[in-house]
Amino acid sequence: MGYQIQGNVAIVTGGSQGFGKEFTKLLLKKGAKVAFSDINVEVGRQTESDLQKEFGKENVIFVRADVTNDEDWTSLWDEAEMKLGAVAILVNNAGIGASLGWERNVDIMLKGVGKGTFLALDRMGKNMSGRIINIASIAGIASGFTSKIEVSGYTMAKHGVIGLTRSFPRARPAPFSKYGVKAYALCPWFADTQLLREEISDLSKIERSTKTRVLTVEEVGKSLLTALEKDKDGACYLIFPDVPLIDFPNCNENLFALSVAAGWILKKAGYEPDVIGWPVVLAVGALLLIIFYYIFAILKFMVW
Ligand SMILES: NC(=O)C1=CN([C@@H]2O[C@H](COP(=O)(O)OP(=O)(O)OC[C@H]3O[C@@H](n4cnc5c(N)ncnc54)[C@H](O)[C@@H]3O)[C@@H](O)[C@H]2O)C=CC1
Ligand SMILES: CCCCC/C=C\C=C\C(=O)C/C=C\C/C=C\CCCC(=O)O
Repeated sequence: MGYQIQGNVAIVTGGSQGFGKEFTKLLLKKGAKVAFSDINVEVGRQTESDLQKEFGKENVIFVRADVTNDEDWTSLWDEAEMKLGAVAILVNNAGIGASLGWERNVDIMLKGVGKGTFLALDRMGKNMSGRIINIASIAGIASGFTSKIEVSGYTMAKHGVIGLTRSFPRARPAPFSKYGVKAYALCPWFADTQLLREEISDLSKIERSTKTRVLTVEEVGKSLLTALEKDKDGACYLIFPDVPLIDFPNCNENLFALSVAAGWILKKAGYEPDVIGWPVVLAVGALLLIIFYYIFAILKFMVW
């Protein structure tokens, strides 16, 4: 059934341009009212004027707010509630390039997301309904692509956002029962926005070196609607060119279980190395698959 967009109020951070502008537009098209925020006031005001012409002044507003600032968060939320109504959707999107230093990356893209999320739990919780969509990145799931430690702040922040998002379904008391709030994350591959162009001016270099095209903002925008349609708490969707959205598994739980099983089997077999490496874990995984296959085949034979 999906989460209802029509008639709801949304906040989109970093909405002056790029993904945030596209998310704002799509939410408006689907009948939501949107308060988008940014620190770039000039571009923000221009986007506000364009969107108000298309969707009406009563449906979309721009608020200057820095996601690293608690007072800005409170006044953004207050203004959205006062002018548009109770907020039910928060898109934590604001971000900067990896080259701007690890502390700024963590302040804006991890602490900023944390500030928004905990304020949302407080405010949306009072209405017992809400959705938080965190814009992470492929760099939130995998790390060390660039082999440059200087840019790892981006990866640190995005990994943290995935950790926060995945904490939702299991948090006790369950956010859904206590607050009526779910969270999911989008993890796009490189996309053609100003953020990326400021990092790497010639995007064809990325396309050549990765043999993969960069995404368009429209492709990333569409995935927000899909995520709201699926409405799966804690889901982290990998967005990669020319494949469907991938609901990326939580490596921790699957690989954790397999690694422990490998250690247990080795111990039972009387072999206890100091550390188990991946070849051993994979070999045990394959062995378990073969065992399950034969158990299943025998059961099938016995039943029929
Ligand atoms: N472009 C790409 O290749 C990818 C981007 N992302 C993520 O998508 C999100 C949006 O980025 P893009 O649209 O690409 O970039 P963008 O540069 O077009 O838009 C980001 C917006 O965030 C705003 N912003 C920066 N610091 C802020 C702050 N402290 N408070 C409020 N607003 C602030 C900027 O002024 C800008 O308008 C970011 O979180 C980014 O990490 C994720 C994967 C790929
Ligand atoms: C070459 C870096 C690959 C990072 C993962 C792929 C795409 C992510 C794109 C973005 O999120 C936005 C653009 C720039 C991020 C740049 C570098 C991230 C550093 C990652 C690392 O080396 O660990």
